[in-house]
Amino acid sequence: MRNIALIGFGEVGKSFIKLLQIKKDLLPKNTKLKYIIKRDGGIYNKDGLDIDEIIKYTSSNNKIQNHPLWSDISFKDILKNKDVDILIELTSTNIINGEPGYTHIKGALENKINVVTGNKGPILLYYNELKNLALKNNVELKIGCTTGGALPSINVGTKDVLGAQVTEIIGVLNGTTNFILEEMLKNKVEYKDALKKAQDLNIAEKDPSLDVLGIDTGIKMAILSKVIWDVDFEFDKLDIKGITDVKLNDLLLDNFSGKKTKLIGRAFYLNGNFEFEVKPISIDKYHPLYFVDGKNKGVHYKTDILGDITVTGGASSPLNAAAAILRDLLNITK
Ligand SMILES: NC(=O)C1=CN([C@@H]2O[C@H](COP(=O)(O)OP(=O)(O)OC[C@H]3O[C@@H](n4cnc5c(N)ncnc54)[C@H](OP(=O)(O)O)[C@@H]3O)[C@@H](O)[C@H]2O)C=CC1
Ligand SMILES: N[C@@H](CC=O)C(=O)O
Repeated sequence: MRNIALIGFGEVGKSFIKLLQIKKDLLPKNTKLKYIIKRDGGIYNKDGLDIDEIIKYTSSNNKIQNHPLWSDISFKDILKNKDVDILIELTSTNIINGEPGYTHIKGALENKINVVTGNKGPILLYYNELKNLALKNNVELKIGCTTGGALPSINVGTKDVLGAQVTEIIGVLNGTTNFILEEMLKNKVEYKDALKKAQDLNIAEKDPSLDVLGIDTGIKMAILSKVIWDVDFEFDKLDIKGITDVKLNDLLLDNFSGKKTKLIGRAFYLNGNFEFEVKPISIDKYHPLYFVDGKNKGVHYKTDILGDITVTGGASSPLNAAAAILRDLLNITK
Protein backbone atom coordinates (compact mmCIF):
# COMPACT_ATOMS: atom_id res chain seq x y z
CA MET A 1 0.00 0.00 0.00
CA ARG A 2 1.33 3.49 -0.83
CA ASN A 3 0.15 6.65 0.87
CA ILE A 4 0.73 9.96 -0.89
CA ALA A 5 0.65 13.60 0.14
CA LEU A 6 0.54 16.38 -2.47
CA ILE A 7 1.77 19.84 -1.54
CA GLY A 8 1.21 22.55 -4.16
CA PHE A 9 -2.13 22.47 -5.93
CA GLY A 10 -1.48 24.85 -8.81
CA GLU A 11 -1.42 24.06 -12.53
CA VAL A 12 0.80 20.98 -12.23
CA GLY A 13 -0.71 19.73 -8.96
CA LYS A 14 -4.22 19.83 -10.46
CA SER A 15 -3.05 18.02 -13.59
CA PHE A 16 -1.33 15.44 -11.40
CA ILE A 17 -4.53 14.40 -9.65
CA LYS A 18 -6.21 14.09 -13.06
CA LEU A 19 -3.46 11.64 -14.01
CA LEU A 20 -3.95 9.75 -10.74
CA GLN A 21 -7.55 9.30 -11.87
CA ILE A 22 -6.79 8.33 -15.48
CA LYS A 23 -3.79 6.11 -14.69
CA LYS A 24 -4.94 4.59 -11.39
CA ASP A 25 -4.52 1.06 -12.72
CA LEU A 26 -0.77 1.61 -13.05
CA LEU A 27 -0.40 2.30 -9.34
CA PRO A 28 -0.33 -0.43 -6.71
CA LYS A 29 -3.77 -1.41 -5.42
CA ASN A 30 -4.78 0.56 -2.35
CA THR A 31 -2.64 3.58 -3.27
CA LYS A 32 -4.15 6.49 -1.37
CA LEU A 33 -3.82 10.23 -1.83
CA LYS A 34 -4.35 11.48 1.72
CA TYR A 35 -3.44 15.17 1.58
CA ILE A 36 -3.74 18.06 -0.85
CA ILE A 37 -2.10 21.12 0.69
CA LYS A 38 -1.94 24.71 -0.51
CA ARG A 39 -0.49 27.87 1.05
CA ASP A 40 -3.49 28.55 3.28
CA GLY A 41 -4.62 25.05 4.24
CA GLY A 42 -5.68 21.85 2.61
CA ILE A 43 -7.85 18.76 2.58
CA TYR A 44 -7.06 15.51 4.36
CA ASN A 45 -8.65 12.12 4.76
CA LYS A 46 -6.79 9.47 6.72
CA ASP A 47 -8.56 6.78 4.66
CA GLY A 48 -7.66 8.40 1.33
CA LEU A 49 -9.30 11.27 -0.57
CA ASP A 50 -11.94 10.50 -3.17
CA ILE A 51 -10.07 11.66 -6.28
CA ASP A 52 -13.09 11.43 -8.61
CA GLU A 53 -15.09 13.61 -6.23
CA ILE A 54 -12.31 16.20 -5.87
CA ILE A 55 -11.82 16.48 -9.61
CA LYS A 56 -15.56 16.90 -10.08
CA TYR A 57 -15.69 19.45 -7.27
CA THR A 58 -12.79 21.60 -8.48
CA SER A 59 -13.69 21.41 -12.16
CA SER A 60 -17.14 22.85 -11.43
CA ASN A 61 -15.47 26.17 -10.53
CA ASN A 62 -15.64 25.43 -6.80
CA LYS A 63 -12.69 26.72 -4.83
CA ILE A 64 -11.03 23.87 -2.97
CA GLN A 65 -11.09 26.16 0.09
CA ASN A 66 -14.89 25.61 0.15
CA HIS A 67 -14.58 21.80 0.13
CA PRO A 68 -16.14 20.16 3.24
CA LEU A 69 -12.77 18.61 4.17
CA TRP A 70 -10.90 21.94 3.97
CA SER A 71 -9.07 22.99 7.15
CA ASP A 72 -5.96 24.94 8.11
CA ILE A 73 -3.69 21.88 7.90
CA SER A 74 -0.14 22.39 6.70
CA PHE A 75 2.99 20.42 5.90
CA LYS A 76 3.65 20.03 9.64
CA ASP A 77 0.53 17.84 9.92
CA ILE A 78 1.97 15.41 7.39
CA LEU A 79 5.03 14.92 9.57
CA LYS A 80 2.99 14.79 12.77
CA ASN A 81 0.50 12.19 11.48
CA LYS A 82 3.23 9.93 10.04
CA ASP A 83 0.77 8.35 7.62
CA VAL A 84 2.34 8.82 4.17
CA ASP A 85 5.41 7.35 2.50
CA ILE A 86 5.54 9.58 -0.61
CA LEU A 87 5.46 13.39 -0.85
CA ILE A 88 4.75 15.05 -4.19
CA GLU A 89 6.25 18.53 -3.84
CA LEU A 90 4.87 21.01 -6.37
CA THR A 91 5.07 24.40 -4.71
CA SER A 92 6.42 27.42 -6.60
CA THR A 93 10.09 27.55 -7.60
CA ASN A 94 12.19 30.03 -5.61
CA ILE A 95 15.89 30.25 -6.40
CA ILE A 96 16.76 32.78 -3.69
CA ASN A 97 16.50 30.36 -0.77
CA GLY A 98 14.60 27.37 -2.17
CA GLU A 99 11.64 27.91 0.14
CA PRO A 100 9.07 26.60 0.88
CA GLY A 101 10.16 23.53 -1.12
CA TYR A 102 13.47 23.09 0.72
CA THR A 103 11.77 22.77 4.12
CA HIS A 104 9.17 20.36 2.71
CA ILE A 105 11.67 18.12 0.90
CA LYS A 106 14.20 18.09 3.72
CA GLY A 107 11.51 17.43 6.36
CA ALA A 108 10.06 14.58 4.32
CA LEU A 109 13.42 12.89 3.66
CA GLU A 110 14.43 13.20 7.32
CA ASN A 111 11.18 11.42 8.19
CA LYS A 112 11.83 8.61 5.72
CA ILE A 113 9.26 9.85 3.21
CA ASN A 114 10.15 9.46 -0.50
CA VAL A 115 9.97 12.69 -2.49
CA VAL A 116 9.00 13.39 -6.10
CA THR A 117 9.32 17.02 -7.11
CA GLY A 118 9.18 19.44 -10.04
CA ASN A 119 10.34 22.30 -7.83
CA LYS A 120 13.64 23.50 -9.22
CA GLY A 121 14.69 25.93 -6.44
CA PRO A 122 15.61 23.43 -3.70
CA ILE A 123 17.25 21.10 -6.22
CA LEU A 124 19.38 23.86 -7.74
CA LEU A 125 20.49 25.12 -4.33
CA TYR A 126 20.64 21.98 -2.17
CA TYR A 127 20.85 18.93 -4.46
CA ASN A 128 23.83 17.29 -2.78
CA GLU A 129 22.51 17.79 0.73
CA LEU A 130 19.06 16.45 -0.20
CA LYS A 131 20.45 13.51 -2.20
CA ASN A 132 22.65 12.52 0.76
CA LEU A 133 19.71 12.84 3.13
CA ALA A 134 17.68 10.52 0.90
CA LEU A 135 20.55 8.01 0.81
CA LYS A 136 21.01 8.18 4.59
CA ASN A 137 17.30 7.56 5.19
CA ASN A 138 16.99 4.88 2.55
CA VAL A 139 14.33 6.73 0.57
CA GLU A 140 14.17 8.16 -2.95
CA LEU A 141 14.44 11.73 -4.20
CA LYS A 142 13.09 11.90 -7.75
CA ILE A 143 13.68 15.10 -9.71
CA GLY A 144 13.03 14.18 -13.36
CA CYS A 145 10.45 16.95 -13.72
CA THR A 146 12.95 19.68 -12.78
CA THR A 147 15.08 19.49 -15.93
CA GLY A 148 12.56 19.80 -18.72
CA GLY A 149 9.33 18.27 -17.40
CA ALA A 150 8.26 15.50 -19.75
CA LEU A 151 11.61 15.48 -21.61
CA PRO A 152 13.51 12.46 -20.22
CA SER A 153 16.74 14.42 -19.78
CA ILE A 154 18.12 13.28 -16.41
CA ASN A 155 17.58 9.56 -16.91
CA VAL A 156 19.23 9.66 -20.34
CA GLY A 157 22.14 11.75 -19.02
CA THR A 158 22.74 9.38 -16.09
CA LYS A 159 21.26 5.86 -16.21
CA ASP A 160 21.22 5.47 -19.99
CA VAL A 161 24.87 6.51 -20.48
CA LEU A 162 26.35 4.45 -17.63
CA GLY A 163 30.00 3.72 -18.30
CA ALA A 164 30.43 6.71 -20.60
CA GLN A 165 31.66 10.18 -19.73
CA VAL A 166 29.32 12.98 -20.77
CA THR A 167 31.58 15.83 -21.87
CA GLU A 168 29.05 18.35 -23.14
CA ILE A 169 25.34 19.10 -22.68
CA ILE A 170 23.49 21.26 -25.19
CA GLY A 171 19.86 22.00 -24.44
CA VAL A 172 16.76 23.78 -25.61
CA LEU A 173 15.13 23.35 -22.23
CA ASN A 174 12.49 26.05 -22.01
CA GLY A 175 9.25 25.48 -23.91
CA THR A 176 8.00 29.02 -23.31
CA THR A 177 10.89 30.78 -25.03
CA ASN A 178 11.02 28.20 -27.81
CA PHE A 179 7.31 28.76 -28.38
CA ILE A 180 7.67 32.55 -28.22
CA LEU A 181 10.48 32.63 -30.81
CA GLU A 182 8.42 30.49 -33.16
CA GLU A 183 5.23 32.51 -32.59
CA MET A 184 7.06 35.78 -33.30
CA LEU A 185 8.15 34.52 -36.68
CA LYS A 186 4.91 32.76 -37.56
CA ASN A 187 2.63 35.67 -36.67
CA LYS A 188 5.14 38.49 -37.29
CA VAL A 189 4.77 39.86 -33.76
CA GLU A 190 7.30 41.13 -31.18
CA TYR A 191 8.10 38.97 -28.15
CA LYS A 192 5.69 40.63 -25.68
CA ASP A 193 2.61 39.57 -27.70
CA ALA A 194 3.97 36.05 -28.09
CA LEU A 195 4.72 35.91 -24.32
CA LYS A 196 1.08 36.78 -23.56
CA LYS A 197 0.00 33.73 -25.58
CA ALA A 198 2.50 31.49 -23.72
CA GLN A 199 1.08 32.74 -20.40
CA ASP A 200 -2.48 32.07 -21.56
CA LEU A 201 -1.39 28.47 -22.26
CA ASN A 202 0.03 28.19 -18.67
CA ILE A 203 3.45 27.12 -19.87
CA ALA A 204 5.23 30.29 -18.79
CA GLU A 205 6.22 30.38 -15.11
CA LYS A 206 3.96 32.54 -12.88
CA ASP A 207 6.87 34.99 -12.98
CA PRO A 208 7.66 34.85 -16.73
CA SER A 209 10.96 36.66 -16.25
CA LEU A 210 12.33 33.25 -15.21
CA ASP A 211 11.59 32.07 -18.75
CA VAL A 212 12.39 35.08 -20.92
CA LEU A 213 15.59 36.08 -19.09
CA GLY A 214 16.99 32.60 -19.64
CA ILE A 215 16.96 31.77 -15.93
CA ASP A 216 14.71 28.70 -16.26
CA THR A 217 17.02 27.31 -18.97
CA GLY A 218 20.00 28.19 -16.76
CA ILE A 219 18.46 26.38 -13.76
CA LYS A 220 17.75 23.22 -15.78
CA MET A 221 21.24 23.21 -17.34
CA ALA A 222 22.76 23.84 -13.89
CA ILE A 223 20.80 20.95 -12.31
CA LEU A 224 21.87 18.63 -15.15
CA SER A 225 25.50 19.74 -14.66
CA LYS A 226 25.29 19.05 -10.92
CA VAL A 227 23.64 15.68 -11.26
CA ILE A 228 25.81 14.45 -14.14
CA TRP A 229 29.19 15.96 -13.15
CA ASP A 230 28.84 16.79 -9.46
CA VAL A 231 30.37 20.13 -10.41
CA ASP A 232 30.38 23.03 -7.96
CA PHE A 233 29.50 26.59 -9.10
CA GLU A 234 27.70 29.72 -8.00
CA PHE A 235 24.51 30.05 -10.04
CA ASP A 236 24.61 33.88 -9.83
CA LYS A 237 27.96 33.92 -11.59
CA LEU A 238 26.93 31.76 -14.56
CA ASP A 239 26.71 33.40 -17.99
CA ILE A 240 22.94 33.56 -18.69
CA LYS A 241 21.18 35.69 -21.29
CA GLY A 242 17.53 35.51 -22.34
CA ILE A 243 15.44 36.41 -25.36
CA THR A 244 14.16 39.86 -24.37
CA ASP A 245 16.46 41.60 -26.85
CA VAL A 246 15.56 39.34 -29.77
CA LYS A 247 13.71 41.38 -32.40
CA LEU A 248 11.31 40.11 -35.00
CA ASN A 249 13.67 41.48 -37.62
CA ASP A 250 16.53 39.23 -36.36
CA LEU A 251 14.26 36.20 -36.74
CA LEU A 252 13.17 37.22 -40.23
CA LEU A 253 16.81 37.59 -41.31
CA ASP A 254 17.62 34.17 -39.81
CA ASN A 255 14.68 32.63 -41.58
CA PHE A 256 15.82 34.12 -44.88
CA SER A 257 19.16 32.31 -44.56
CA GLY A 258 17.58 28.99 -43.52
CA LYS A 259 18.43 29.42 -39.83
CA LYS A 260 16.47 29.60 -36.59
CA THR A 261 17.21 31.45 -33.39
CA LYS A 262 16.85 29.28 -30.29
CA LEU A 263 17.62 29.84 -26.64
CA ILE A 264 20.47 27.38 -26.19
CA GLY A 265 22.13 26.25 -23.00
CA ARG A 266 25.60 24.76 -23.29
CA ALA A 267 27.69 23.20 -20.55
CA PHE A 268 31.07 21.54 -20.97
CA TYR A 269 33.03 19.61 -18.36
CA LEU A 270 36.30 17.76 -18.76
CA ASN A 271 39.22 17.29 -16.37
CA GLY A 272 37.88 19.94 -13.99
CA ASN A 273 37.35 22.50 -16.76
CA PHE A 274 33.73 23.76 -16.58
CA GLU A 275 32.18 26.08 -19.18
CA PHE A 276 28.57 27.23 -19.07
CA GLU A 277 26.43 29.62 -21.08
CA VAL A 278 22.82 30.28 -21.97
CA LYS A 279 22.02 32.62 -24.85
CA PRO A 280 19.97 32.94 -28.04
CA ILE A 281 21.93 31.42 -30.91
CA SER A 282 21.23 31.26 -34.60
CA ILE A 283 21.52 27.61 -35.70
CA ASP A 284 21.28 25.85 -39.05
CA LYS A 285 19.61 22.57 -39.98
CA TYR A 286 22.76 20.56 -39.14
CA HIS A 287 22.46 21.49 -35.45
CA PRO A 288 20.97 18.58 -33.44
CA LEU A 289 18.29 20.82 -31.92
CA TYR A 290 17.23 22.67 -35.10
CA PHE A 291 13.94 20.76 -35.38
CA VAL A 292 12.87 21.28 -31.74
CA ASP A 293 9.87 23.49 -32.38
CA GLY A 294 6.87 24.92 -30.55
CA LYS A 295 6.66 24.07 -26.85
CA ASN A 296 9.04 21.14 -27.32
CA LYS A 297 12.45 20.84 -25.78
CA GLY A 298 15.58 18.88 -26.50
CA VAL A 299 18.89 17.83 -25.01
CA HIS A 300 22.04 16.71 -26.78
CA TYR A 301 24.78 14.85 -24.91
CA LYS A 302 28.30 14.40 -26.23
CA THR A 303 29.97 11.36 -24.68
CA ASP A 304 33.37 9.68 -24.91
CA ILE A 305 32.33 6.12 -25.80
CA LEU A 306 28.60 6.23 -26.60
CA GLY A 307 28.80 8.88 -29.30
CA ASP A 308 26.36 11.78 -29.42
CA ILE A 309 22.83 11.28 -28.10
CA THR A 310 19.89 13.60 -28.70
CA VAL A 311 16.46 13.43 -27.09
CA THR A 312 13.70 15.76 -28.23
CA GLY A 313 10.01 16.29 -27.47
CA GLY A 314 8.41 16.56 -24.02
CA ALA A 315 6.48 19.74 -24.81
CA SER A 316 6.00 22.10 -21.87
CA SER A 317 2.52 22.08 -20.35
CA PRO A 318 1.15 21.46 -16.86
CA LEU A 319 -0.23 18.06 -17.94
CA ASN A 320 3.10 16.98 -19.41
CA ALA A 321 4.92 18.18 -16.29
CA ALA A 322 2.44 16.18 -14.19
CA ALA A 323 3.16 13.17 -16.42
CA ALA A 324 6.85 13.53 -15.50
CA ILE A 325 5.83 13.47 -11.84
CA LEU A 326 3.74 10.34 -12.45
CA ARG A 327 6.73 8.76 -14.25
CA ASP A 328 8.93 9.30 -11.18
CA LEU A 329 6.17 8.13 -8.85
CA LEU A 330 5.76 4.89 -10.80
CA ASN A 331 9.51 4.34 -10.65
CA ILE A 332 9.20 4.41 -6.87
CA THR A 333 6.12 2.21 -6.61
CA LYS A 334 7.05 -0.37 -9.25
N1 LIG B 1 4.05 24.67 -15.10
C1 LIG B 1 4.89 23.82 -15.67
O1 LIG B 1 4.74 23.44 -16.83
C2 LIG B 1 6.06 23.28 -14.89
C3 LIG B 1 6.25 23.62 -13.55
N2 LIG B 1 7.30 23.08 -12.86
C4 LIG B 1 7.46 23.41 -11.46
O2 LIG B 1 6.43 22.75 -10.72
C5 LIG B 1 6.04 23.56 -9.61
C6 LIG B 1 4.55 23.82 -9.68
O3 LIG B 1 4.28 24.54 -10.88
P1 LIG B 1 2.84 25.17 -11.16
O4 LIG B 1 1.81 24.21 -10.72
O5 LIG B 1 2.88 25.66 -12.55
O6 LIG B 1 2.86 26.40 -10.14
P2 LIG B 1 1.63 27.21 -9.54
O7 LIG B 1 2.15 28.55 -9.18
O8 LIG B 1 0.44 27.10 -10.43
O9 LIG B 1 1.28 26.42 -8.19
C7 LIG B 1 2.09 26.50 -7.06
C8 LIG B 1 1.32 25.93 -5.90
O10 LIG B 1 2.17 25.95 -4.76
C9 LIG B 1 1.40 26.36 -3.64
N3 LIG B 1 2.24 26.91 -2.60
C10 LIG B 1 3.07 27.98 -2.65
N4 LIG B 1 3.65 28.16 -1.44
C11 LIG B 1 3.16 27.19 -0.64
C12 LIG B 1 3.35 26.86 0.74
N5 LIG B 1 4.18 27.56 1.52
N6 LIG B 1 2.67 25.80 1.24
C13 LIG B 1 1.83 25.08 0.48
N7 LIG B 1 1.60 25.34 -0.84
C14 LIG B 1 2.26 26.40 -1.35
C15 LIG B 1 0.46 27.39 -4.21
O11 LIG B 1 -0.60 27.54 -3.31
P3 LIG B 1 -1.65 28.75 -3.42
O12 LIG B 1 -2.47 28.40 -4.63
O13 LIG B 1 -2.39 28.64 -2.14
O14 LIG B 1 -0.86 30.00 -3.60
C16 LIG B 1 0.06 26.72 -5.51
O15 LIG B 1 -0.99 25.82 -5.27
C17 LIG B 1 6.90 24.83 -9.68
O16 LIG B 1 7.99 24.67 -8.81
C18 LIG B 1 7.34 24.89 -11.13
O17 LIG B 1 8.58 25.52 -11.31
C19 LIG B 1 8.18 22.19 -13.42
C20 LIG B 1 8.03 21.81 -14.73
C21 LIG B 1 6.99 22.37 -15.57
N1 LIG C 1 8.17 27.45 -17.93
C1 LIG C 1 8.76 26.19 -18.26
C2 LIG C 1 7.90 25.06 -17.79
C3 LIG C 1 8.49 24.48 -16.59
O1 LIG C 1 9.62 24.03 -16.53
C4 LIG C 1 8.93 26.03 -19.76
O2 LIG C 1 8.46 26.91 -20.48
O3 LIG C 1 9.55 25.06 -20.22
